[in-house]
Amino acid sequence: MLELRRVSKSIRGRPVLRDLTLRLAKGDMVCLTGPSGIGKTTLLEIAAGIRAPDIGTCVRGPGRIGCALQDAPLLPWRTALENMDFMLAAAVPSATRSELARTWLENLGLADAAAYKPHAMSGGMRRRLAIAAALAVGPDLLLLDEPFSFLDDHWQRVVAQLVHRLNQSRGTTVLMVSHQFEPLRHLGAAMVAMDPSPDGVTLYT
Ligand SMILES: Nc1ncnc2c1ncn2[C@@H]1O[C@H](COP(=O)(O)OP(=O)(O)OP(=O)(O)O)[C@@H](O)[C@H]1O
Repeated sequence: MLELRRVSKSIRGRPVLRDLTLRLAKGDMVCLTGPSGIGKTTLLEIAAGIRAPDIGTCVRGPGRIGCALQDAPLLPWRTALENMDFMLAAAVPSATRSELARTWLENLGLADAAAYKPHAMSGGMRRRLAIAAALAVGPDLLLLDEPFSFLDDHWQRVVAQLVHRLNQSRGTTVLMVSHQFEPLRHLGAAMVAMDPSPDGVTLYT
């Protein structure tokens, strides 16, 4: 479903990932951990197609991708509902989009904030909005960067349960980065640690 094969990536001349291989089969759920700056987000961005590897390949299986990376690009002049509508536009037909957007705003506790613009929302609300959009597309591949940051215990649990449900019902493949391990207990995700090594980054499963 997702394969990064012998990927190397430098950013501004500085090597970040070197000769890294990672394979996820359909339905796999993997959480990347590792020290700050080791390249977890870079790897996720390559998986999402936002960054291209310098060397190596990234192959994604067929189907839809749901993506909530750090600093979700919300449009400041649009409301939460309009942002959802915009983020779903590529994946969901217009006839059902608005209803789906409202359902997922509700699932993430944002029904009352549908008319808020991003500047009127807290960090946790903006995070939940980005996660709502990523889950609402019914993704075959779900990429989440720190999905639990800015969320209190309750919302961490809700997000973990919603991701778990998608994984079980649809066989969604999940690759995420998280420094918070407690909510992962509800998910049963495999942990993959990224560690620096003389040859670049080593993956430990
Ligand atoms: N746009 C950029 N310009 C310059 N350097 C960058 C840029 N993006 C990432 N880097 C560098 O690439 C390296 C890997 O960054 P990345 O965000 O992938 O690490 P990370 O493991 O996700 O860190 P954290 O856990 O702190 O989020 C870091 O040294 C970072 O400084």
